[in-house]
Amino acid sequence: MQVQWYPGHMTKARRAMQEDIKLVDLVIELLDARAPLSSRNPDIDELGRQKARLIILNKADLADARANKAWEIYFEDKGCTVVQVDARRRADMKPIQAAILSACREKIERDRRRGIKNRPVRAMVVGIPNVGKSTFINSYAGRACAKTGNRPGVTRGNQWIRLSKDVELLDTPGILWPKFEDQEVGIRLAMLGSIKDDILNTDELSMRLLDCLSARYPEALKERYQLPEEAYGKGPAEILAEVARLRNCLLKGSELDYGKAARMVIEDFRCGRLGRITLELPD
Ligand SMILES: Nc1nc2c(ncn2[C@@H]2O[C@H](COP(=O)(O)OP(=O)(O)OP(=O)(O)O)[C@@H](O)[C@H]2O)c(=O)[nH]1
Repeated sequence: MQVQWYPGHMTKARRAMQEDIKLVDLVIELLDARAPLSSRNPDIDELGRQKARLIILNKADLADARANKAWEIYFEDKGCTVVQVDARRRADMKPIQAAILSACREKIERDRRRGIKNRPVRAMVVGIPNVGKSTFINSYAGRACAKTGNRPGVTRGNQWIRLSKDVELLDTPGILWPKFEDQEVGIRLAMLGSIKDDILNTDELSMRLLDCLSARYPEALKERYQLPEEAYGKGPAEILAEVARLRNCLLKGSELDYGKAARMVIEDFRCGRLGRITLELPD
């Protein structure tokens, strides 16, 4: 399966981000907890060089709790400060202030040595489309100051938001383009909904998802679709057919509507109706 991605406007986005990053002390990088490496553009290491870094494992509510812990340890071992959140929940924002100050302790210490007092930490949020940047900013800043939507590419605007006496946040998140020389990464991003649906073959995508789920989360499929035990030994095409049959996805003449079943499986995964699922684990 070929996942196509035409970066076009991304060169402009990268340039804008390069400029914005010069203005901040801290880069807050949002990753999708269901696939943290696939949803991470490693170019940020270069772009955010010499800046403090904070990793937010977002959509943690949709990801496997044990996997969230494993990823937290993985990134902490690399020297990052890490927080798991459901960005829609204000309550999940409580640890963020402390995490920001912890990630910036060297800068704060440096300011103190130079006698600079009360200069707030300046931060910006970055991440791939649809990872939850606007939702995070809204929840953290406590008001609707960044437009949110469930389609990639809706963020606009540019201002500083004073969050406390210690922290200022750029209200425009930096959009990182997804990066995948590896097709598997592209497929995971497609499953998450980080790539526009219209460039994908939904049937194939759903089968890749079913393949992964039947191997790693068979209980989730069983519970959601009441799949019979014998369905798991079969290939993803048969599982998709079984789902179509059990869910009455039918075309005229009672033929199975694979397309409808495929869209349903993908949507069920994205919305968490299949339970908490993580697509990739640390090595
Ligand atoms: N379950 C869950 N959904 C989330 C979370 N964060 C964001 N969302 C949803 O994910 C979708 C995308 O969120 P946005 O905040 O618009 O994402 P964005 O990164 O700003 O997207 P772009 O503007 O396309 O770059 C929305 O439907 C949000 O409600 C989360 O932590 N958990």
